[in-house]
Amino acid sequence: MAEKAFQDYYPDELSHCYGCGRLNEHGLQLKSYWDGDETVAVFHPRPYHMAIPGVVYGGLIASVIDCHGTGSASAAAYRAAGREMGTDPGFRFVTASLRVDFLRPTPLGVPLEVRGRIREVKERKVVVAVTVRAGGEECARGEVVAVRMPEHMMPGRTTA
Ligand SMILES: CCCCCCCCCC(=O)SCCNC(=O)CCNC(=O)[C@H](O)C(C)(C)COP(=O)(O)OP(=O)(O)OC[C@H]1O[C@@H](n2cnc3c(N)ncnc32)[C@H](O)[C@@H]1OP(=O)(O)O
Repeated sequence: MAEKAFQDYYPDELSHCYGCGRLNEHGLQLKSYWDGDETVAVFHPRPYHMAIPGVVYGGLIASVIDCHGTGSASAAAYRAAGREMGTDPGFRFVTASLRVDFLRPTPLGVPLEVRGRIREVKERKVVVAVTVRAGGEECARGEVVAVRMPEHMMPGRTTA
């Protein structure tokens, strides 16, 4: 059986994210996995994910860093707790901070390898450093500060 991606453990009501929701037919549906102590996702930009001809749009790159970071944060929290992903209570994370540095133009037409390193795991916060490579060259890097999703952000909750 194929390995499940981190995002495939998210419950249905939290699976509509534009970047990683498996139920968002218009979204990127990013899939992230463990690779030893690192996390990895491969994303194939479409021709319309363009900034200028031949170059990937920076906002798309920011999106994959964002969702790889929050997915990695969830996986890291489970691993730190010695629990399997998908077990309750869930570790759900949202983005508090997203930093992206664009190091060189990212070429369109080749897959992007997105790698995360877990920098810090605290009770309510995980920090993930992320790199994006195209054709073996590092084109962008960033950092995601992910914080446990507050109760009031859960779908169906209307009060803080
Ligand atoms: C399974 C779930 C899947 C859901 C789909 C995937 C999500 C995809 C990613 C997204 O797009 S999420 C949507 C974009 N993000 C948001 O809408 C979040 C909006 N912001 C908030 O709701 C609050 O600001 C937030 C919950 C993130 C933090 O508020 P808190 O009041 O919980 O934070 P608090 O002040 O207690 O700080 C907790 C820790 O986070 C740190 N922190 C908070 N905001 C920060 C910030 N902006 N930059 C850096 N660090 C920050 C803060 O310093 C502290 O670190 P320490 O514990 O080390 O002291």
